[in-house]
Amino acid sequence: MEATIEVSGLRKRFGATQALDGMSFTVRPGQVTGFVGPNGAGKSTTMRVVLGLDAADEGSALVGGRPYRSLRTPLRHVGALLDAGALQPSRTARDHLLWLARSQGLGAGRTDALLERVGLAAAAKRRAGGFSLGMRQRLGIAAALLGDPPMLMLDEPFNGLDPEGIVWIRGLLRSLAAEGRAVLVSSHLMSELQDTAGHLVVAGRGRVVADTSVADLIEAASGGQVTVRTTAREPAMSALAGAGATVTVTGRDMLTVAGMAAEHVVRLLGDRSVPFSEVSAHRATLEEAYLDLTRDAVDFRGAAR
Ligand SMILES: Nc1ncnc2c1ncn2[C@@H]1O[C@H](COP(=O)(O)OP(=O)(O)OP(=O)(O)O)[C@@H](O)[C@H]1O
Repeated sequence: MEATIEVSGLRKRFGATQALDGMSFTVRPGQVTGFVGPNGAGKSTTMRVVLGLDAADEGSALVGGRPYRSLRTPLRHVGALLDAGALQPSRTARDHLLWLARSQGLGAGRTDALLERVGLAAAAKRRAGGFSLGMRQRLGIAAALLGDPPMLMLDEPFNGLDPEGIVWIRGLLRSLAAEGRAVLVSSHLMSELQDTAGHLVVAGRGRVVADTSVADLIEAASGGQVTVRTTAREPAMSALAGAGATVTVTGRDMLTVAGMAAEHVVRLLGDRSVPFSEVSAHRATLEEAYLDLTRDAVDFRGAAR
């Protein structure tokens, strides 16, 4: 069974709200796929449909080529974290995992190693009811890993984590993908996925707005612009414009150049003996690239002031 999660043409309406409007994408093994989009874009609903918790009006959702509900031991195939609050508060962290393992016919052998992996070994005997949100997220991730599944779906796993926790989960997600798993992670904060996701599915209004590698997205949003810092503004402008570039003055000693690669700018200025102290290609951040894409797909935007 290939470890892919495939969502195809999902439509789902809640009363007057079209929550999913043709959502289609594939999550492939061996990389972290970020599932991003503004509030209400349909990310959680998609995950719930994949797990058979909500029924779609149309379309299909397959895990490893099969509907989730047809799996006899689902936790061995797909690990999911949807709602970290879904815990029996009087159970200890360890008992929670043991109970889950037993109810799913899984061995108890991995429990302690998993508590260790998610940084909860010292809290194993504490009741989950007293856990902070960040600790609940960690326990939820341990539960998702209980069946050593080749596919993982985590809804907003960064919620409630402190900066150290965010760095930790990024590393965990990368290592789970490096082990060959398909990892789908939703977030509405793009910065959380920087240096983590290799691929992005961007949702807006119930459908996919972009399905792209992170490298391609950043490349496209960077717009091929080059910044030049020079005390010889006029000679630089005439050399660059003469060679076909579009040049804009952006500061006392700064130019922005479009239509010419940074290497070419360096060579040209060098050949003409025009002094410069900096030539750098503008690289968009993931956040900038994302905002570019979703500008038209935001349902809930703060009122302009
Ligand atoms: N059970 C439900 N009943 C009614 N409306 C719902 C229900 N679940 C989701 N919706 C609506 O469907 C739309 C999609 O919601 P969903 O939670 O899937 O979005 P999301 O992308 O996960 O958003 P967020 O980033 O805020 O979690 C929203 O308009 C939401 O209000």
